[in-house]
Amino acid sequence: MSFLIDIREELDGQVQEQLRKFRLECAGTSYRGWYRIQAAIAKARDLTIYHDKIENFIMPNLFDENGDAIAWYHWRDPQQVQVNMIKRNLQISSKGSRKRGRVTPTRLKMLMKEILNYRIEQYLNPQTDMEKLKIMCIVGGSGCGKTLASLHLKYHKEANVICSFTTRPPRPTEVEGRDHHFIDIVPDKTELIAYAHFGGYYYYATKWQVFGPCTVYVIDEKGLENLRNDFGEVYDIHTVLIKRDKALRRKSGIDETRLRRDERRNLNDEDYDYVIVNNGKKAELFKEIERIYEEIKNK
Ligand SMILES: Nc1ncnc2c1ncn2[C@@H]1O[C@H](COP(=O)(O)OP(=O)(O)OP(=O)(O)O)[C@@H](O)[C@H]1O
Repeated sequence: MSFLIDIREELDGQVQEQLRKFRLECAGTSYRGWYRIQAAIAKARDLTIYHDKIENFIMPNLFDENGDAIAWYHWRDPQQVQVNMIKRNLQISSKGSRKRGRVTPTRLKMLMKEILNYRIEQYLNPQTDMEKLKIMCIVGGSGCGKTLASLHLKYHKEANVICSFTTRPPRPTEVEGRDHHFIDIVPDKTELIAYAHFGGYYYYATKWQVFGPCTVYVIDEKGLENLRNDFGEVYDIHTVLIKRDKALRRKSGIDETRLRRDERRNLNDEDYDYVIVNNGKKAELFKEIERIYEEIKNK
């Protein structure tokens, strides 16, 4: 659940101007500048999702066509978060002689403006070099357990798992948001981290899908190579290869064509940071992937 407030009129003209200039400069230079903004936004977004600090509920996350910031904030449980937010507002705004009182919509809006200005200031003058965002890429043959492992991290470790977009219509067993996001548009390539065209359909993942302490991405080896070439400097990329015996894969219903196709793939242990041999129980796979995820996250 997300909620948009249009605060363009509320924002200080000077701040808007500064922000616009900064964005233009970033767009004009390299990924570094762009990356800095993305990292800040991603960090804020992550905090937004996992914490309930008022400063984290609002940020210059969306921009209109003139480059003006539009505030955005996101919450899980709107009611509870609203309660927390108001409580927090009271704490923040009741400094010194200020009277504690009811938080009116105007007061709330003023507070948000204050916070937003503060956050913009932080983006414009970053104190330290931001850390690179981490991406854990999971690679492996058909039916090796990549989806299983990534969904485990999503549901048991609250990992940010990239669900790619595709213009292909869903197959009967596929679920929106689990297998892919089914969509009929392709954004500008500058918005994407990965991009593929198979059988007349597009598959892609966007830059804004990378956020949080460690993003998990199931990708094929060609996609990984492209990602490394294009974004090796921008993201901190870690790789995991999952392997599973052919007989076991055949048993779980992977068809012969896919198994044969896999034989021609170039999947070598030494090209990957971690290798998981998934020939045992699912629980073993989960334990191993969790361990690797934690290790990368805490690096
Ligand atoms: N250790 C395991 N024990 C039992 N079943 C497993 C194990 N690992 C994977 N499977 C099963 O194998 C099948 C394929 O797994 P999964 O869909 O995760 O593979 P994948 O690598 O994502 O495949 P694809 O390349 O088709 O996307 C699933 O039915 C899954 O439940």
